[in-house]
Amino acid sequence: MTGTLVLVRHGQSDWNLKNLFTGWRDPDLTELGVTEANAGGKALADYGIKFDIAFTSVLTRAQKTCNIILENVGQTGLETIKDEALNERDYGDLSGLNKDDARAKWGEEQVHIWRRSYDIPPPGGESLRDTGARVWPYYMTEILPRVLRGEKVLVAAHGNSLRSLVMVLDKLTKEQILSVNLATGIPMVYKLNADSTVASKEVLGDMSGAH
Ligand SMILES: O=C(O)[C@H](O)COP(=O)(O)O
Repeated sequence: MTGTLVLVRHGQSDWNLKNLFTGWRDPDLTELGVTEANAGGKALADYGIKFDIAFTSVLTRAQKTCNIILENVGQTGLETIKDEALNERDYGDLSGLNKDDARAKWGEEQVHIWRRSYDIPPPGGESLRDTGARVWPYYMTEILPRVLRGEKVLVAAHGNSLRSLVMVLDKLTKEQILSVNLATGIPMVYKLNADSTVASKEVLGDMSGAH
């Protein structure tokens, strides 16, 4: 039996609340975001997990979510590795724009393609494939070996950096990933087989409201 991999998207950020494309910009969590991170942490405490290590991005919203989760599981100060490989997809020229204004300007369908497609990047930014091209090597070299030797690993990151992982872990096609949205603050608990495929996946919360 190998270890456990827990993936969690940060709680609501100030720019999520304002409906702005965020990417590598660095807004803080909102009050609701803090509440969501606490709820995710409580769900993990109830699940009974104790982590060996945590990973997060270099962005405030993910780091704060990570810290809040660790507080809830009674592991404040656990070794935490921060790396920009886990950052949100770079939204390029869309960063800072309002998502509804973008729909009005470029049309609903184009904006959906930029937000959810696998290989069509937003102008000046990263597609999901581009994001995966930095997330996956980092996962393979830094995270997966720990899980395979039995460690319990927390990864607190972002909607699209985690979608690029979920796509491969869940064996989703380019078409299937289009409709996958990750809710803020909801932990996904993966147990892996020794060949690094997924033995089980448990979602500790309700993903259905994600958009
Ligand atoms: O960067 C952002 O704007 C969000 O964190 C994720 O955006 P998305 O829901 O458009 O992928």
